[in-house]
Amino acid sequence: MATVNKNLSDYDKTTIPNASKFRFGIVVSEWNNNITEALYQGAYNALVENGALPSNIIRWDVPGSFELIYGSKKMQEQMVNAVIAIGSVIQGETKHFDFVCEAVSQGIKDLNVNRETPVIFCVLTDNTMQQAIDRAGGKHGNKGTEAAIAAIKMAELRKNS
Ligand SMILES: Nc1c(NC[C@H](O)[C@H](O)[C@H](O)CO)[nH]c(=O)[nH]c1=O
Ligand SMILES: CC(=O)[C@@H](O)COP(=O)(O)O
Repeated sequence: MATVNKNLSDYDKTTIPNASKFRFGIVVSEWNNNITEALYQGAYNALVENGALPSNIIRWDVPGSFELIYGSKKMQEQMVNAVIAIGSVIQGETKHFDFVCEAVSQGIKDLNVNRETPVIFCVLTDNTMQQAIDRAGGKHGNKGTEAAIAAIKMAELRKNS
């Protein structure tokens, strides 16, 4: 199902575990920071609305989405129950978009495979700035909200597994 058919901010609050017992690490890319700040706010608000304590949310900034890999790896080493990697990659004139997107998706996948702390992929990969705006609090909702809910659910799954 494409995002156009599912608002990213919609979720059933009754199905979300209470997040007060968890600590979260959020790594935020500085590239396209109008987008990544909106994604961060969506994620932060969703975590707090579901019980997370502000003192249990750690934020680190990295230069770009490619650095989300290293930043998330180091965040996994902190005493957190889940990590959210936030980035916005927008197609330019060259193939660089393809290499960044592939590297980040594969790198974050590897962190999930090789380590115990789940890392949530909150990286928008858009053709245009408008597509990014639409998914960072615009008409399609906020990917950060979706990522926060995923982080809570995965922290709960890890606790129970
Ligand atoms: N073009 C975008 C980038 N490019 C920068 C890379 O992510 C990386 O920081 C650089 O190659 C140095 O290692 N990053 C984004 O997050 N979004 C873009 O649209
Ligand atoms: C995703 C990128 O690295 C890209 O936005 C950079 O733009 P360009 O391909 O025009 O150098």
